[in-house]
Amino acid sequence: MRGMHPITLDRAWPLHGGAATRRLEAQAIAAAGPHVLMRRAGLAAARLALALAPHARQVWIACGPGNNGGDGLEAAMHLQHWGRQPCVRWFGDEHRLAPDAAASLARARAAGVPFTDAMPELQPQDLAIDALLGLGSARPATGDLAACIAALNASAAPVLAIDLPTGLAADTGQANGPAVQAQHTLSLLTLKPGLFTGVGRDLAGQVWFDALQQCATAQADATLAGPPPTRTRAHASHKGSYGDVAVLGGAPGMRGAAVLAGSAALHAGAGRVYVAALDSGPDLTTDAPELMWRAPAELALARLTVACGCGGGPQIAAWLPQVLAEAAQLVLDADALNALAADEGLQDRLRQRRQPTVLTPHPLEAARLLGSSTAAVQADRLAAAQTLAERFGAVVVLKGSGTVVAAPGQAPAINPTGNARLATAGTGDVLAGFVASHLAAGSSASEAARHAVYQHGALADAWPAGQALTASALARAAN
Ligand SMILES: NC(=O)C1=CN([C@@H]2O[C@H](COP(=O)(O)OP(=O)(O)OC[C@H]3O[C@@H](n4cnc5c(N)ncnc54)[C@H](O)[C@@H]3O)[C@@H](O)[C@H]2O)[C@@H](O)CC1
Ligand SMILES: [K+]
Repeated sequence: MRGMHPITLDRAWPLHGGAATRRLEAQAIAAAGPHVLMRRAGLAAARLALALAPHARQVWIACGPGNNGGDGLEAAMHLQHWGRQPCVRWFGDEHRLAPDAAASLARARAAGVPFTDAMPELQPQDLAIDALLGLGSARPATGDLAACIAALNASAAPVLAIDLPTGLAADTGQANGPAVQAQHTLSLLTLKPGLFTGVGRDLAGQVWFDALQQCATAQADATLAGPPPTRTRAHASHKGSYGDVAVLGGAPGMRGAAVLAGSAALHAGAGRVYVAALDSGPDLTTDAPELMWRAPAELALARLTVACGCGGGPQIAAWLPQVLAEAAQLVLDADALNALAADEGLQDRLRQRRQPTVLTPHPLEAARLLGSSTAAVQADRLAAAQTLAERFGAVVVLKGSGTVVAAPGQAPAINPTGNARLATAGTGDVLAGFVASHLAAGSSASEAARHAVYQHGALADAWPAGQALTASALARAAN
């Protein structure tokens, strides 16, 4: 793909981490010659700066000691040529500069770009450019560099980050120290996974991509998932064509969770939905009379797609051996995952299962399954999800900002949809219902997980601003 593009949600995008990007960079430099990529990078950044802030009186460019700073110096030179007022804060050491960055410093000086240590007074129509650190960010920023990051974050003008917001790790989407909060990020040569998961989405803002006239030949480390294909229903179909889902959960006091999963499966298109509550009380009156209530023992597990664990409480553990052995297709959520984490025998049974299975942990549930901590899971979400998928031979949906879907032997996918409005009780039950519905309709476990997660987030993204997003309304919004 040539030129610069905003990252849109209408297609999938390959993602490459730091090591793969460095390899591609070395190949590209060998083919194109020294400094060519940096010139392209700086030109792309300057063009985007003009497009984002056409009425800017000043453009403040904070340039670091490496090649990311070189990109910023190139951009400054172009903006100066085009009659703008760039102003550079530069952190480099002239005696220790890489050749490309040294060449760009010479070009910026020759163009008459002003350098100053003071930050100009920026107005909202102006622009600040973060060219402090990119792929080479190696440790938490301190001292003047940290102060510069704080100044960028406090700027009245929007911030455009070059390649990565300074401080954001390209591979993991984590920041282990001060980090730039950008409104726009121009990712160069490759798109990095860290822009789309962990704190990446919050720090990067709108992501743009310029491949610098290279085509990424390396296998992608991950994918930014695209939308599910639209399914059309054949006229000659009946409720049996879309599969039967059973929700097993709803321990005493938690029936609502099972109803939410059931309602979500129903509205997402399942042909028939059974709810088997672990609470022996009367059936819960719901606004979904289509849900069919059954006792757990009545379920014909071997021909059902089972969503297991939604509000299951400790009672769900007793059902897991049978469910793991028999369910035709299985989604394990919430209390089912906690029961699994606490019992190695159940984990063995999960490993032995041959039927399609999807686990939908949030970071704490994933940590329990891995025997680690939430912080360790969040420190590398892609690796945590992939480890779980390989360990249990199942598809894993690691929830959170930039939900990761991992499957054994495949590169993981990061979901691009969704927002903080999903952080409300019951939305996880709804997601389990969506996954079950896609499985029941015939999707593979990995497709079902990707599509359900995309759909779940897209519904939240399209939610009317003044209207409360509740889990039951989210379930009903699927179609
Ligand atoms: N080499 C090339 O031809 C190209 C490089 N590109 C740019 O180059 C970037 C990578 O360049 P580099 O490898 O030089 O890496 P960076 O420019 O991200 O930074 C590396 C430098 O920063 C220092 N550093 C790291 N963390 C620090 C901290 N916390 N405090 C103070 N100093 C710190 C390192 O010691 C090193 O000197 C990419 O992100 C991209 O922006 C692009 O222009 C594409 C072409
Ligand atoms: K940067």
